[in-house]
Amino acid sequence: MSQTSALLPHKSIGVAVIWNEQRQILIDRRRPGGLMGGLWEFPGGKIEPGETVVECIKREIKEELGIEIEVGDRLIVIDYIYSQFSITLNVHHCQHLTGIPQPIESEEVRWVTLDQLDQYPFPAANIQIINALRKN
Ligand SMILES: Nc1nc2c([nH]c(=O)n2[C@H]2C[C@H](O)[C@@H](COP(=O)(O)OP(=O)(O)OP(=O)(O)O)O2)c(=O)[nH]1
Ligand SMILES: [Mg+2]
Repeated sequence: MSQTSALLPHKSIGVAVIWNEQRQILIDRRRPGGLMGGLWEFPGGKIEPGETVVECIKREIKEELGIEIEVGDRLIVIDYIYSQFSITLNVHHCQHLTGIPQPIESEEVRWVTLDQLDQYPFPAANIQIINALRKN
């Protein structure tokens, strides 16, 4: 056996699929550099100690985008092993409430339709999120 996930650091992440009233979804482009630099993602970040997934998502979205959302139903939980770490993505549907999204911690943010998601390069784990969205 070469390397197992038990040897890798693990990150637990809260991830938001934020919908607006035009049924568009908010995505952001990660800053350059590192394993996933320049790829698009659904906004979110690491769950802090003592925090629930819902609390994490609300906090991260305020910090990263400067907007208020309502966190709704869970879409999917994904466990994925990258070469340098493993992650659990806890993905929830969210509704945009107020504020214009700003790229506070990213390169760029964009509202896109479900059909347009194919035009954007995402990290490998995100294929499962996009498939789940298409099934709903
Ligand atoms: N927010 C978000 N993260 C994703 C997605 N897909 C995916 O593999 N990830 C990964 C990228 C990061 O490793 C991690 C997100 O956590 P983060 O944004 O706080 O991580 P980071 O790159 O700042 O990591 P770090 O250096 O602080 O450890 O999850 C996604 O759709 N959205
Ligand atoms: Mg983040």
